[in-house]
Amino acid sequence: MGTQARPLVARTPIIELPPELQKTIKEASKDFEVINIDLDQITKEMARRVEGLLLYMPVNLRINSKVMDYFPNLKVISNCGVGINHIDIAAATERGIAVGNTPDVVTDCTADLAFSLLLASARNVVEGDRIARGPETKEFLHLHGYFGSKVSGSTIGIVGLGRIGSAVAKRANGFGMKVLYHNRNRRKADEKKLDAHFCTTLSDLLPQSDFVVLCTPLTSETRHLIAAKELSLMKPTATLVNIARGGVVNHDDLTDALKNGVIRAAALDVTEPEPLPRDHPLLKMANVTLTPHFGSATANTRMNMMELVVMNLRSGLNGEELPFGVN
Ligand SMILES: O=CC(=O)O
Repeated sequence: MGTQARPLVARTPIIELPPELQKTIKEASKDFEVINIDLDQITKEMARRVEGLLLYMPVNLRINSKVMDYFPNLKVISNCGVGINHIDIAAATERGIAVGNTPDVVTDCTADLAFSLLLASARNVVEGDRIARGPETKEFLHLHGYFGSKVSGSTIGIVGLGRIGSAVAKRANGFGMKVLYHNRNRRKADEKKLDAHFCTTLSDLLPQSDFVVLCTPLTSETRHLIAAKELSLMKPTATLVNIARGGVVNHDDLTDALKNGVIRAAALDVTEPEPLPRDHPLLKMANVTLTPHFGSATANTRMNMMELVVMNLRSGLNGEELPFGVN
């Protein structure tokens, strides 16, 4: 196949891909050509040539019907990530555009990060690091205010027992934690495997949990699932961990709850908005532990994700069913 005949895939947003991932894309480039584009800048003429969209970590990108209509020959949208709340799936389906994501390969790393955040928050790891480097080590370390929250043997409440939620439960088993979960549908088979107890309602799970870990996708049903009322149901000693999507939590209510001691702490890989404005009150709070939405950010996982992205692109460009399709 000559160079001219290769379908064009537009990659967005424009950030430098890590070298390992560039290699995967390069290897695929015998099948298609990848160009970097800025959605606000791309000309109509160039957009007409684009048959695939590759979304790499699209933090604030919204792929709605207007964007899709700008690409009249679009066949496939391949998302590097499992969450697809930024893509209007119904609009894509209406237009015959296949959408693919990267499930499974992100599961372990994201669950690992959930536990990193949980432990770091519970045991004041970030603050401890600061103290250990500073002049006040001896005086501060044994003050009551720096006592952490015991993880082993405590109760974890997992909201959303999908792939990642189940992987979090597995890790919790290793810490001897009592595992509660709330999910739209009861997962009886998983309950046995994970020694997990079903809570019919969120209101049942929240007051019992020392750590509440959000693992649910962001949908119209889960937007602001955790707001003032839910936070008030949690123990004042409890910690909220969010590795799902920022939109699952009402951040004004969370800020108030943390300020007023309604809950002990929050550990967030995702926020709303993302990133938080530099003057956001959450950034100034000692009982907030933050990471910059990087649940899947290990070299191995990102390479595995890019392989799936390329598989989805190849199939979509050929008009075949995507191996990891969502519509
Ligand atoms: O946020 C990460 C993902 O959706 O995989």
